[in-house]
Amino acid sequence: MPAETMDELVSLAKRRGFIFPGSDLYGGLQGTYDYGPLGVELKNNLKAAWWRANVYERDDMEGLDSSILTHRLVLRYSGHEATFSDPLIDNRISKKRYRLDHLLKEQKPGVAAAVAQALGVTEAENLSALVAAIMAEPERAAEAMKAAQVVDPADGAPGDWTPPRPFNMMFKTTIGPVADEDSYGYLRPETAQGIFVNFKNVLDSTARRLPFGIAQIGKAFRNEITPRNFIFRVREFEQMEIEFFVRPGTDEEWHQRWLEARLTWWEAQGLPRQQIHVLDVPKEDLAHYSKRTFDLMYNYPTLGFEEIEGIANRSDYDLGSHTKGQAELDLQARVMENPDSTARLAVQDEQTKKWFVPFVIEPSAGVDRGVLAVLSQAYTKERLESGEERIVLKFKPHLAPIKVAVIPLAKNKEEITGYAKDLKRMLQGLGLGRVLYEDTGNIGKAYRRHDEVGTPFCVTVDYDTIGKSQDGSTRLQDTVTVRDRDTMQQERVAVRELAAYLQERLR
Ligand SMILES: Nc1ncnc2c1ncn2[C@@H]1O[C@H](COP(=O)(O)OP(=O)(O)OP(=O)(O)O)[C@@H](O)[C@H]1O
Repeated sequence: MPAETMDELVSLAKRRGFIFPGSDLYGGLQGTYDYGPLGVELKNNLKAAWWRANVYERDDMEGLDSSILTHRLVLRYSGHEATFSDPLIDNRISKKRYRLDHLLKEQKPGVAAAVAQALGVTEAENLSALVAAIMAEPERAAEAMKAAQVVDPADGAPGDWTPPRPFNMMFKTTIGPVADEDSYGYLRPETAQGIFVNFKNVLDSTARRLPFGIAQIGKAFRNEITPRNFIFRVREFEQMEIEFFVRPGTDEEWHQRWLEARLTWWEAQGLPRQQIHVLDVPKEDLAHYSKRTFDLMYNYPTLGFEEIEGIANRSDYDLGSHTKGQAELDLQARVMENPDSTARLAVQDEQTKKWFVPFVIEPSAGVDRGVLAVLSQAYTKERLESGEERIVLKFKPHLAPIKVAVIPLAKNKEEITGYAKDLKRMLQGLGLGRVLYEDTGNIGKAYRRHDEVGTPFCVTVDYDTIGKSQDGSTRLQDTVTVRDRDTMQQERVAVRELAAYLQERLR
């Protein structure tokens, strides 16, 4: 059974070194988190699994790592300068700021409906329609919100609300030694734009033909108005994005194929299908570039079903926005006129010789939301026969931060510790991932600790291993005890068979 509350996860994550609040020593920096010794392994393993499945195991993909600092024109023509904003509202009394839709969601039943009624919105339960109506008449809406007694979640008292306004979420920064009007750029708010502006570079350097995709994993930055829910909504996060380029007309079929592929992949990371709802995003909620979007909503503890990945059919909007010669390309999407681009982002039809702009299918997943989901799904509380409670993280083996712990039964006996250290080195050389030499505390405590961090196997080196069994025999020489995390069963395995034994089970 997965974790029941977010608090359980936050506490385990900190206690065992998965995730710490960012800049903790100085009181924390809101919306940032640091991945500790085990968190970095888990996150790297998740990213490696994604890269393996989406780049190495397919024949129609290439990888990319584009820069985080981004030219302002990239984010102007992508539409981010004009539209990448959330509605922000202030309470004059408490001086607290909120994202308008989050604020409305947190009100008691009937409150949002009263605001809707005052503004003439008929579908009161349609939050996006209500937000759109509020943003269209911010002054009147502020009055309506005061009249409806919209409360401040911080203190539960009715607020004195300012007219809401759009707040651009991009981090702007100066680039170079002179901080003048023209020397600014942005930290990218998504990795996708780096892919679009490299479309021609990749095409020319790899001789790819449609359909093909470009995959990228990397940091993205968004100045979220209210970062919250642990690593679910943060200001600095990582994305795993694919931009898959297809011929117009085949886009709907590819969209479905990617939906299936992505659900299958999440399942292979340990998230059962029934824990993920596919939301076919209603037309009125679609982003301006989207023809259709499926949101994969994972059932997070405390939060319920929330987005872990979006899979959008972005039409020819992106390449169409960044291409030169837009007028000759018969674009289907509505784009901003672009006199600055220096390259034609189009392909030529082999038969008709006509140039056209590919459509894009974009599966865009959050690494941090993925880590949170995998952690939550793996979290298991068990009652043992002894009555004791055991917490165990039942990660899929390929995701486990530590694959094997090698434990010497006696830590002051050179023969045993030396044997265990050699064994650790041998196992580390197999390329399974992290293998840990562990000689802290007694064996029972070591097992418990490794259960709690999800180590699939503990290997114990004892007197039998070094040929000094109590009964005087050397029958068990060069064998070790292997303990399985999930079953807690222990098995005696010959050291010469250990590599194959573990490789088979950790695959
Ligand atoms: N602030 C954030 N913190 C952590 N992950 C994020 C954040 N914003 C987006 N992501 C991740 O990036 C993915 C793709 O980004 P996208 O722009 O589609 O998100 P979004 O629709 O803006 O998310 P939301 O509606 O939750 O703000 C999301 O599915 C999510 O996994």
